[in-house]
Amino acid sequence: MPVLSLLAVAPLFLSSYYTNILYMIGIYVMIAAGMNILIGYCGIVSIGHAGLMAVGAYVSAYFSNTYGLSFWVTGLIGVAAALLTGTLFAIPTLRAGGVYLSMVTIAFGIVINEILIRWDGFSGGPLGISGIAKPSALGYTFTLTSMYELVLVGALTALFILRNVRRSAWGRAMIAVKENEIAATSVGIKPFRVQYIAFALSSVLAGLAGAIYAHANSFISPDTFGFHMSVQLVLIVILGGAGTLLGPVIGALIIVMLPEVLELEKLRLALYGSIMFLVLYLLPKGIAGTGGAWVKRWVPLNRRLARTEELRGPITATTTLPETIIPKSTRTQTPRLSLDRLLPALQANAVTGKEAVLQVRGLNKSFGGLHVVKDVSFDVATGTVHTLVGPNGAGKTTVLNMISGFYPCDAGAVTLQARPLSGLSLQQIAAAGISRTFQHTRLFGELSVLENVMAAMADSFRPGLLAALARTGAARAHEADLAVRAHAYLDLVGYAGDRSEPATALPYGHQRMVEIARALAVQPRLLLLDEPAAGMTAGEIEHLENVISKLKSAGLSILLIEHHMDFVARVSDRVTVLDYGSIIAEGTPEEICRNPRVIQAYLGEEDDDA
Ligand SMILES: Nc1ncnc2c1ncn2[C@@H]1O[C@H](COP(=O)(O)OP(=O)(O)OP(=O)(O)O)[C@@H](O)[C@H]1O
Repeated sequence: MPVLSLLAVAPLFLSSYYTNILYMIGIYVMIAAGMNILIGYCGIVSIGHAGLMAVGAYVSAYFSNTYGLSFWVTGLIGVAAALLTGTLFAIPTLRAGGVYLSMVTIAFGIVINEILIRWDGFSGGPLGISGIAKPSALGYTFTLTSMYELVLVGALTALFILRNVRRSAWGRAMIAVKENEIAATSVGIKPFRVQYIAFALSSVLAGLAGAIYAHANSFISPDTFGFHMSVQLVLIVILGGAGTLLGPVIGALIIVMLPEVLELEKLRLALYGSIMFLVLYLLPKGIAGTGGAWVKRWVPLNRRLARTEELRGPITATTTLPETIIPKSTRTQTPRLSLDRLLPALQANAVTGKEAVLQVRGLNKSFGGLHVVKDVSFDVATGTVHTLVGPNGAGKTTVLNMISGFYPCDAGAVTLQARPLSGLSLQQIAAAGISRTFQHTRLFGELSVLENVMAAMADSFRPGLLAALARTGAARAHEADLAVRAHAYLDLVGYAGDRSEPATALPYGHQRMVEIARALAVQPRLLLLDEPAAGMTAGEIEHLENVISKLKSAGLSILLIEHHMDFVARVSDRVTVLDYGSIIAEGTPEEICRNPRVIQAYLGEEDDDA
């Protein structure tokens, strides 16, 4: 607060030269905050955002000069134009993906700049537009000082949005997609949708900054919005710390001040290049990112406060969550939740009766000339644990991938509770009631354990984007509810570790349990577990066995892939054995363990002792 008050009254004791520098820093903070959503949260590096700033500036200036409209109207038109252009920009950029993505953004910036140079009637050509009116309200016309105050409000609003996005389902989904798009899709997140939102927010903020800049400066030209400015903006985000709240402020401060202090105006680009090189080499997380990690490491209090209480085994139906494990920001007045709130959801999803929850008929799959799944058919009975076993390469994971929609079937059909799944997208299959874990865990490393589970909840986005951006009371209450439920899912799997820890730092066994909690948060009718015991210690396997039994008794149906045969024998109701892509046996675990074909498939010879 004292810093803010000082910033607000800065023009009173600073010369107009320094006020102007502060104003430029504010403009850059506004755009960089939006770009931080794109670069830091989504991992999409755009080197064309100066083009979006130009759209906001030129459209506002054009309507102001041509039609004499007030800044408050033309600014809005400029922002709308930037949003529209950002949308047109986002579609090819997101489709391109990978290394081509940044190339598309560079091309976009260059195209906009060329249009501005050549479209004289609109942009004034290379000479630009001058005489742009300053904003006025109630007979008062803004001066440089009051424009600075306007920019200060704009920059703070942009930072507020940056912070709120990170604290919302949108921010979690953006990071989830960046960290592991396949896993994000498996919990129902739509990558294009969340990445587009990041593009849209960054476009709006770039357009707004452009409009304010045009009216404060009274003059704009294509030179201002060239390639160097896009590079400058990326540098601000990376130098400050991508994905951090203070990053845009620190980055803008350094990038605007440095050429002034060093009086290196002509060598500006060389200076930026050198800074980029040094930052990427020495501080890959940027200044705020590295500082934040340092503080976390050396200030144990922070960790202690966030540390989860040790839970003594899985929660029972009457257990309530200790208040201290719910983060302060997400505490509600009644932060207690018993399992009654969770298990009925699972039970309601589980069908009762004798019919199969899942029917698999005649599945076939080939990769190139290799026919890896051949006419596979089986049923998973409701409320049972059904296990697929077979030697390495038998086709088990491929079957799971076809059921969950990751691979299209060459032939055959999958039906969930009489609903055919063919043709459904991954998100539709998740919504229909299938969730899964992966053979090699795919957690969202940058998110905390708790956030990993929160990211999977279908109603995450319920209060809407605007409510999340403004962090309204409803949005905060919803976040608190998501956190309480996420804790309960973690309790359900008996997760005893630190839930504020980033998932990337977890030991292997913990990762597997968090992945199961995340899959449960989708509220599946059928849970697919791909080798959940792989890499676990004997104690962890025993714990997993208890969790599976508990889920089964809650009414959940489970399709499991597993190699540990004693574990399979203990948890399974029915076992299907695959070998070279075909089913060679099906029955109870006892029948399977005695089956000579199975023994031969596993050991290569008939061996009764086995
Ligand atoms: N995307 C893919 N492209 C090409 N071949 C694939 C692909 N996925 C699987 N395969 C091949 O299909 C065969 C079956 O693989 P799959 O992973 O389904 O076996 P699995 O029974 O799950 O084996 P494991 O127990 O070792 O995980 C293997 O030969 C594998 O190399």
